[in-house]
Amino acid sequence: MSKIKQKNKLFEMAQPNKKLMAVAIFLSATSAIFGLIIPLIIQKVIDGSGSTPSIGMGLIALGVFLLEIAISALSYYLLTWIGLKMVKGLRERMVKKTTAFELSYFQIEKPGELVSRTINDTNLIKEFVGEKIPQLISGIVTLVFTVIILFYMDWQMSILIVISMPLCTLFMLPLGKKLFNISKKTQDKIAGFTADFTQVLSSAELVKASNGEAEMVRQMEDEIESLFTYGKEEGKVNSILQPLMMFVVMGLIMFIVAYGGYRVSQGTLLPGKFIAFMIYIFQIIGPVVSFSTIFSGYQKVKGATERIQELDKVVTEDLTKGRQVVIDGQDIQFVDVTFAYSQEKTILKNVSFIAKQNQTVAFVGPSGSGKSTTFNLIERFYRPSSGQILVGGEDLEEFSLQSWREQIGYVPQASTLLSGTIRDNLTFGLVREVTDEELDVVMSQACGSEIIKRLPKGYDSEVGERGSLLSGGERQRLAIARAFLRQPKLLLLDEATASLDSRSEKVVQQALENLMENRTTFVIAHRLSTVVNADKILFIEQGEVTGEGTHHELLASHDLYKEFCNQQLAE
Ligand SMILES: Nc1ncnc2c1ncn2[C@@H]1O[C@H](COP(=O)(O)OP(=O)(O)OP(=O)(O)O)[C@@H](O)[C@H]1O
Repeated sequence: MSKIKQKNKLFEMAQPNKKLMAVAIFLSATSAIFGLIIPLIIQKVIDGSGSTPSIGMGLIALGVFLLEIAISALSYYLLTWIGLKMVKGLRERMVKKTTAFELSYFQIEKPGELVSRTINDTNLIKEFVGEKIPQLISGIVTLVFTVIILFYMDWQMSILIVISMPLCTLFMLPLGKKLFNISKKTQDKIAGFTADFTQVLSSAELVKASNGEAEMVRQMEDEIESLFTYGKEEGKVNSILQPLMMFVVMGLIMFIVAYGGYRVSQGTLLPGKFIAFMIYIFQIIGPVVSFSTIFSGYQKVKGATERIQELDKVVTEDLTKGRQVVIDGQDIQFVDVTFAYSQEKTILKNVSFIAKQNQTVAFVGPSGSGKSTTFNLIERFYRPSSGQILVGGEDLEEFSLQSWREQIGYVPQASTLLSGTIRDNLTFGLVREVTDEELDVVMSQACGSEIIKRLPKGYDSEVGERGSLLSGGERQRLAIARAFLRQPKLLLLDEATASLDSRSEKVVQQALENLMENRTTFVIAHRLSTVVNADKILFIEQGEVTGEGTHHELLASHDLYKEFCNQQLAE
């Protein structure tokens, strides 16, 4: 029952074209039936009366054979097409689903696992539909019809076969089950290996800088080794399974040949019938043997379906649920916001503050105090455990994620870019057309016009993997230009600590000031100039706001803030 449910779930997820599938299965069965007619014709050719024109019968046999090949080719192509279409649907579904996962998923799981599921697991399904299903259909048809024909031809010989066939399968089943267990472990291992290898490749800089190559190679070698071990185990089982099958099958054939030969010599069986009989035996050996691989193929698909289904349990974001938000003229307010990433540790405790329209609110505090977490809550990557974030007095949860995030411009500390061109990066996520003139304007606002002038291909220059072909300051300015292009109502700035040289820093600072003009801005401040100019400063310590006010107010009242300023001055 659960097996059937599982399969239904797969078909429900992949939504194959049922009509086309029925046609393909019908063709597969038809070609199997044509295959069964050929030995009968051969029998007629051999045992027929001397007057029967054997060339004519031979031509008929050839015609039937060609027809069988044509139909079988068509059904094979159709089933492959259906399998590929299922995989396409599954992959689209998985990509849509995974991109909608809440951010927390990506912070815990390894992306390579998802890649493996999307590629390897779905491929197993394609193989099953494209190869195993046709084998199964034609196998069943061949088996059923052959047994009927054999009984019709000679019941004594048929009884021998009917008794021995299930015996063969009985031998194979336990080994098939073992094969499945190994292949399930192999699939899991492949997913883990893909995940770890992807991670190594994407942190090449860190690996090289820490002389970590040898350690990484060792880790990978361990995984490759265990894949090798599983492969060997699979090989062992197969090396027993294959000869065992051959032994059983050959024994059966020899027995039938001996018995049939005896009957022919006694004159109770015609030679043509005997040959036809033998051809039928050979024709059903294939399906009987393939049943064991279909079984293990099915088990693999079951495992793959389970893994894909696990993704359904992950919490996803609904981007469009809720009203459109209008930020213009509205205050943004935190009311008693408490938040924890996990049960063990509360990160923000009863944080309350208000940001009036176009004000700049700076967050200052020791490392790990919860400044970025506040940003995460504003971006709605996470929800407060208690308390509320209000926009114009209304709970942020009322508004659609999409409309809220459209209003936010985020400039991170160290901007990473997507691989692609500068244009791709600037316009990423925008649905409207953007002209070069518009790009010129935002690049100039971001103090970055010379970056474009310097590059021979201008906006069409490639930025390299995660922007590695550009300098830190250039990447920052592109991020600022990207924010300008969106004309956000709300700005989230994570100031860089000290990654830029003083000239670049000045330029970036100017660009940021341009961006902050006439916008409500939240900034994680590391520079004195920023806090001095902020309308309000929130000093956060261990998730609590321990000081709130202007620079001068805090300087007079908050010791740790004073220390922070002195440190900045010294720098
Ligand atoms: N995704 C996460 N899951 C679990 N814990 C997290 C996560 N992100 C941050 N934390 C923890 O939350 C606490 C606050 O981190 P947060 O990044 O908000 O601090 P911060 O004030 O921005 O620090 P910094 O100035 O060093 O960037 C830290 O103890 C950190 O370990």
